[in-house]
Amino acid sequence: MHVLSKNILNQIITTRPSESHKGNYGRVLTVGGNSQFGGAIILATSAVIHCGAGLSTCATSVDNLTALHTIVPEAMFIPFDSEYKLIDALTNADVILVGPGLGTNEDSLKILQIVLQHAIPEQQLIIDGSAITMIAEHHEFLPFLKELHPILTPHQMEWQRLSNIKISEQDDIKNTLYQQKLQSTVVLKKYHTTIYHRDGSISQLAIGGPYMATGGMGDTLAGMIAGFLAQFKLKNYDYVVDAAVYAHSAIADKISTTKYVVLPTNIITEIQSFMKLSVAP
Ligand SMILES: NC(=O)C1=CN([C@@H]2O[C@H](COP(=O)(O)OP(=O)(O)OC[C@H]3O[C@@H](n4cnc5c(N)ncnc54)[C@H](O)[C@@H]3O)[C@@H](O)[C@H]2O)[C@@H](O)CC1
Ligand SMILES: Nc1ncnc2c1ncn2[C@@H]1O[C@H](COP(=O)(O)OP(=O)(O)O)[C@@H](O)[C@H]1O
Ligand SMILES: [Mg+2]
Repeated sequence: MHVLSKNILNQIITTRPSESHKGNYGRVLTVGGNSQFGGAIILATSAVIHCGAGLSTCATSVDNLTALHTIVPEAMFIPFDSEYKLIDALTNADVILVGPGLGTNEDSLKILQIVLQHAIPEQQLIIDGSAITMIAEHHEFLPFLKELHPILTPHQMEWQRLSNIKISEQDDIKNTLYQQKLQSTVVLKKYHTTIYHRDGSISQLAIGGPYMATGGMGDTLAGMIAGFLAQFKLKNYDYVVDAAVYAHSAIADKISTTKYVVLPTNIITEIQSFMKLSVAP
């Protein structure tokens, strides 16, 4: 097991070459946010953009359009219930994040199915929130995981639903056994989040704390992972995931020195300065 330290940041976050443009920093598609949980996908999409992804499109309920463009006008929008627009956006993405605030009804299920059917292994797929809960309830989706090798970002309850390992019994041996069956990376979110990589290695977070226990914090992390993967295109993307997870909690720790609780929006506001300070000298 490898305990993550701040060294991971300047290994991943590098100075941008002058001769580059938005096309070099990745196209991200975020899919989620029903009419009840619009905030989740807006937080995730904001995090993607503040991390520096080149082009970001949000597939969400049309109910969220005004809020999305008010908060991040940098984001493009498609209505997530337009099948052909969703398929087109999926085809054009380098990184896909599905799940924050997607919900679990029939419409949500249909959207998840389209994403899983049209994503390809060459794309990076991150599966979070409601999408994990739906996969736990619909085992017919499991073969897609084995083909696409996604990054799953469950909290302990979502991991219990998916793996059938009770929270009180979740340990590295049991978690690794099930994660290896899924052939997916698993970012198991909790106090001191643990990351199970596909090669069997384990990264352990030793920062972060209860000031982060606010709804939307995981949606923001999922967006940061997507934003990091879009632009830092290492062959071994394990390090990129580790860096995003570390940065999320390191920003929270910094804010928590002067604030009792840290809001997801506070983290998003700090991402750009934090990344600037993390570039190798
Ligand atoms: N502003 C928004 O629109 C928000 C939307 N959200 C979305 O709502 C959907 C449902 O997600 P939720 O996670 O709220 O609901 P879930 O029902 O999936 O999980 C929450 C339950 O898990 C329990 N739990 C146990 N261990 C936990 C751990 N380590 N971390 C977190 N919870 C733990 C909690 O006590 C709670 O009862 C997701 O799609 C999510 O993205 C949430 O992110 C909250 C904010
Ligand atoms: N006590 C805590 N210590 C450290 N991190 C925490 C704590 N509580 C919550 N977090 C972090 O906040 C995030 C919560 O994720 P999640 O439950 O999916 O949030 P949401 O779905 O509401 O966005 C995770 O990154 C988790 O590690
Ligand atoms: Mg969540």
